[in-house]
Amino acid sequence: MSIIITDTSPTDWKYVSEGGSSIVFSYTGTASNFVGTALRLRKVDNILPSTENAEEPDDPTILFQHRIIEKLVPVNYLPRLQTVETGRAWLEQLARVSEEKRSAERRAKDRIDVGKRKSVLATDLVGGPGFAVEIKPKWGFLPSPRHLSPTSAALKTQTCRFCMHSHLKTTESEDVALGYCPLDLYSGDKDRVIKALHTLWDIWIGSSGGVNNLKVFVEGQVVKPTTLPVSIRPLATQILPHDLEVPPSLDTLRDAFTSLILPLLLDTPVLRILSTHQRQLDTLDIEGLSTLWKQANQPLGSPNLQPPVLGEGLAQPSIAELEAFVEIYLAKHKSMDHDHPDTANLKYYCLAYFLSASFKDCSIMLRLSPTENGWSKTITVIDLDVKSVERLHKWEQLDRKIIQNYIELAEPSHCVDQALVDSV
Ligand SMILES: O=P(O)(O)O[C@@H]1[C@@H](OP(=O)(O)O)[C@H](OP(=O)(O)O)[C@H](O)[C@H](OP(=O)(O)O)[C@H]1OP(=O)(O)O
Ligand SMILES: Nc1ncnc2c1ncn2[C@@H]1O[C@H](COP(=O)(O)OP(=O)(O)OP(=O)(O)O)[C@@H](O)[C@H]1O
Repeated sequence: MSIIITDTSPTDWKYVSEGGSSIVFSYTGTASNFVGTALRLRKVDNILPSTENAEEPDDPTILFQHRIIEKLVPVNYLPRLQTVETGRAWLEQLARVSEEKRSAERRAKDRIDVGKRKSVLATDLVGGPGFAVEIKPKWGFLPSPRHLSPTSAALKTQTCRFCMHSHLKTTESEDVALGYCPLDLYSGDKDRVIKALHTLWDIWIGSSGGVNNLKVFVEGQVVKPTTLPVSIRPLATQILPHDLEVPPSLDTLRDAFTSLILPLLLDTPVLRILSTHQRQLDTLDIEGLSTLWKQANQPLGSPNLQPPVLGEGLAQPSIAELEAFVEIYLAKHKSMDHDHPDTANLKYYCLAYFLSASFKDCSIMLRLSPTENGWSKTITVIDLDVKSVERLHKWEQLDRKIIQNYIELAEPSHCVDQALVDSV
């Protein structure tokens, strides 16, 4: 059952943040149905018209979370998601009052899709007292060399996908988290997690919050840092003693920030759950998947005919198909012979890779609310969205490009996958 939002005033919804496809608002009014909630709206490219769909289904994220993700991630680490009914006039007013909060780059690119009649109401993970830290951890494993070409095996078993991709992005002049290695964050090792947090912090400051691997919110507002400590005063007032006389240095702030969130990251099973699914679902690597695809699609008796590109003709999986996949994944994945994948299981491996992409691209939100004795701390996984199956070919091409670019580097990074170290 959906609830109706148009009785609330759009001015009670405050802009929080946005990604490539969604924009999020936090409720600041008093209607009891909405206190503690955030509204996640879809955006549309400025060159396209708004949606016109009389028979609009619920946002796919909702079914995807309820029927797929909740079987793979315990619900206490997921936001509550619910369909909410919106209306064009209400959304237009919200868009008008919130437009000035959006960056010029975002505004030039896209806008709220005011034609949508249904949106997502979620647990608000940033509003209220205290602060929240959002980390986009990305890929947390090194692949098995089993299905890799000799050249890429030498690289991919030494340097993680994120570090190689960051290198490619710097050559393309993109702002990236260069120096941050996800394998440190996922390691479970105190010193390495500190290293990851310090690097993310330095990049956060150095990029004025422009790199998406770390975001900080204080009482619902995003903190925009500069190299001047005063820019992060809202965070400083949360994490440092109030009677501190001298303005704290950036290093003092970084250390206080790290020591507050470190125990949460070391104690939680969430990072392990994410990296385990990423690794298991991507068991062949995109190279192995591509080889299996070619074997399965090579027209019989025509070895010279080119098979279709990876994923071509594969329909976007329905929720029922994904549900059936997850049942097999949970029951049989560990006992399957992934070293010798059967072409009969091509669809299984395509769906697995497709699902791994959601786990590689989600974020975690750490929420710290003050209590009488310290802090109450929670961790929630957000942005576990359905990907488009059409991306399979894009991921294959991107993988090649990353390797071709990285191969030219004289001193590759050495990334350590702690789960592999612990398994020997
Ligand atoms: O390809 P990647 O690893 O750069 O991931 C993309 C993300 O880039 P980043 O995390 O900045 O590296 C990218 O993030 P941004 O838009 O850069 O914030 C998206 O999350 C994209 O997924 P989608 O197109 O929104 O479904 C992501 O694309 P997919 O790979 O998940 O298709
Ligand atoms: N439940 C929530 N409560 C508070 N803030 C949230 C919530 N969900 C998302 N946000 C904020 O809104 C931002 C955009 O949301 P989200 O990541 O879901 O968008 P997206 O367009 O799917 O992102 P991406 O381009 O990374 O795929 C997040 O990065 C986070 O800062």
